[in-house]
Amino acid sequence: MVMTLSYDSPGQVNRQSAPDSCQAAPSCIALLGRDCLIQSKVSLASFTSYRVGGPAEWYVAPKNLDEIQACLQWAAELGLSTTLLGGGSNLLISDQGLSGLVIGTRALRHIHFDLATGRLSAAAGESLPRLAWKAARLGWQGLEWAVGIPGTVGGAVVMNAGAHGSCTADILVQADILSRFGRLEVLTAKDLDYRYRTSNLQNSDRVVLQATFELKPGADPAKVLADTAEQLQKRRNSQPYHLPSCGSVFRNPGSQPAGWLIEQAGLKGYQIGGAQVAERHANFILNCGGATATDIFQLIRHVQQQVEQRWSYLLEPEVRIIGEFQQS
Ligand SMILES: Cc1cc2nc3c(=O)[nH]c(=O)nc-3n(C[C@H](O)[C@H](O)[C@H](O)COP(=O)(O)OP(=O)(O)OC[C@H]3O[C@@H](n4cnc5c(N)ncnc54)[C@H](O)[C@@H]3O)c2cc1C
Ligand SMILES: NC(=O)C1=CN([C@@H]2O[C@H](COP(=O)(O)OP(=O)(O)OC[C@H]3O[C@@H](n4cnc5c(N)ncnc54)[C@H](OP(=O)(O)O)[C@@H]3O)[C@@H](O)[C@H]2O)C=CC1
Ligand SMILES: C=C(O[C@H]1[C@H](O)[C@@H](CO)O[C@H](OP(=O)(O)OP(=O)(O)OC[C@H]2O[C@@H](n3ccc(=O)[nH]c3=O)[C@H](O)[C@@H]2O)[C@@H]1NC(C)=O)C(=O)O
Repeated sequence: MVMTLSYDSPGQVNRQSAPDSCQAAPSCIALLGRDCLIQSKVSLASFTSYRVGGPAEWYVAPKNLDEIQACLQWAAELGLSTTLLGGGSNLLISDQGLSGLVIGTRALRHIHFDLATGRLSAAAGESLPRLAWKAARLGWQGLEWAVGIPGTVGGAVVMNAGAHGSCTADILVQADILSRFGRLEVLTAKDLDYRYRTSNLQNSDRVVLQATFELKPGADPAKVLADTAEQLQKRRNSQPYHLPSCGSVFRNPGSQPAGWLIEQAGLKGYQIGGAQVAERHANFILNCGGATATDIFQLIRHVQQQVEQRWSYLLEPEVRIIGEFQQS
């Protein structure tokens, strides 16, 4: 069924039958006056770095604040849950897919370098590595570490993405946030309660719209580009980049790195279905071809059990596991 919804005045929803207004999918919703389609049963596998996951009940990729607000209002009207999807590079989505509305952020784009303040503002959907290369080309220092992290600005703000001793919290000046009920807020790093790979945005309904980072302009671009390339090389030397993954599966405990604990438990190369503990780095689980989300989930649980048995420590997943999974 095809329907056009109008959200021109807050709180008021006009439904109109509009059989000709939407040709793009067998079942979709067009938000009236907006070039924005909410589609049903959209496969999410190609939107995640693991290349697994079932369909979204509803999926939309809004391009601006107005469209996001209309989508949130639509979901709230229907009592649907919402899930934010950035680059999908730290998500394990169930093979059964996700109910409710999945909001992909990749169409939220803009980048602004302010030479006077040394501040860089970027929309949530911008690619973090692309931003790092852009900054390097301009001779701005401070994002070199971000180059191999294949997510979005929004995902980095939520996850406190980091590498090589630096992280998002170190450079974030402010994040522009939209609450589930449509209130706009400007929050600082302090407000987000940042710690290692976490923020209080995780498990919340808030949407990151844009982030502003403080960098250091004025360096020789050739040097910043060389430093950036070196960071990428370092990473490629120790991490497996040749097959789909989510990066590190587990957060490092305070004692020993997760990769060391997993390797010492004898798990390198251990495989369930198409999912394998990487030989190059034991804290990476790879989709070696044809893995399902269930294979990856079961391997995560197996690694946790084996490490706990050997080291009396329950590894905590960094990857966000969403949707329904059967505990074995
Ligand atoms: C090869 C590889 C290497 C990696 N290396 C690193 C690394 O060195 N360091 C590191 O920290 N991480 C690393 N990662 C993990 C991942 O890239 C980061 O966590 C990244 O910041 C996730 O961003 P994303 O846009 O893909 O977020 P997603 O995976 O799409 O989402 C992550 C979480 O953020 C939420 N979210 C996303 N966007 C928004 C938004 N706009 N508003 C509100 N919530 C939102 C999602 O709902 C979800 O809960 C790696 C991953 C891979 C595949
Ligand atoms: N194992 C896995 O599951 C996955 C691994 N990856 C890896 O993660 C890393 C990040 O991937 P991705 O997010 O796709 O981004 P990439 O790093 O591949 O590229 C993002 C953008 O950065 C710019 N760029 C890239 N290389 C250079 C360079 N040498 N000099 C100047 N600019 C450059 C380009 O921007 P512009 O077009 O504006 O010039 C490019 O479009 C990559 O190393 C990729 O291989 C990615 C996805 C999944
Ligand atoms: C990839 C991610 O982030 C990465 C980030 O890229 C790198 C570089 O800064 O440092 C962290 O990895 P890491 O702690 O595993 O770093 P590495 O330098 O590869 O390994 C740490 C130590 O563990 C040992 N190690 C690692 C892998 C392994 O199979 N066996 C092993 O013994 C290494 O020898 C090294 O002494 C982040 N991971 C976490 C969970 O904090 C991510 O979060 O997704």
